[in-house]
Amino acid sequence: MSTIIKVANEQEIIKKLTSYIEKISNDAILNRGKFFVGLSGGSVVKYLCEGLPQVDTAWDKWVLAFCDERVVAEDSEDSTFGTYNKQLIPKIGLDRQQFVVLKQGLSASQAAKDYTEQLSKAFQGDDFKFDLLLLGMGPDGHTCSLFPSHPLLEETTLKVAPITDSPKPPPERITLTYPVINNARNCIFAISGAGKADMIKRILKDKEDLPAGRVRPATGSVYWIVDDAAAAHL
Ligand SMILES: O=C(O)[C@H](O)[C@@H](O)[C@H](O)[C@H](O)COP(=O)(O)O
Repeated sequence: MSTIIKVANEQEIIKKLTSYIEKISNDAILNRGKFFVGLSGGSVVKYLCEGLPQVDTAWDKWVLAFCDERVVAEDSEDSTFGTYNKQLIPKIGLDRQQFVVLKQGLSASQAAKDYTEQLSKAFQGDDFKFDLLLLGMGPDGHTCSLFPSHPLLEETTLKVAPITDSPKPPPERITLTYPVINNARNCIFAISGAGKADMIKRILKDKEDLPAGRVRPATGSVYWIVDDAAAAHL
């Protein structure tokens, strides 16, 4: 099921996002004892670093992985985990061990294989059923590191895939693929700004086949939290 939630501006996106995360996380913890969440980079980092400290939850029950991650050193400003490690972890009671982190010193292909093994351990099995994936969308309609017309859009075997030609720098990344994304219980897009308005229209109104639009969890929900600027053409 797909739901569009329009809010006035970025601050309202953060508030709405935070309230959904609190509800979904506490429901997961109540029913299954843990909360498995996938984090994205880009603007989502800013929203979560500002919003998550407001969430009333049992932080020790959280398992945090990445919808995609750049194959760079953790202290690189391009590292998504590195940014959360600096800007979020100190603000809330999370421990580094709760994060499923890209292994350093590997090629993108090796890192994707290792990350798959790490997720198998975290999920204690190969189902990789996330409670929530927190997603952004680029102006070209990409999400995670799944870009328009890229062969990875058709990947159905690998659960975590390498990419070495990302059109959005840096070029080397690992990314969840649609079999995992569309197995999630909930996916939330948080999107703001006029720069995304055309793409939001093409995906949500014109139903064009673009990567973010392929996020359609088989039995889960997808929420599009968009501000007025991004929703201008809906
Ligand atoms: O690591 C990444 O690059 C992100 O995971 C990526 O998928 C991001 O979510 C989109 O590029 C949107 O980024 P913005 O919100 O900054 O436009």
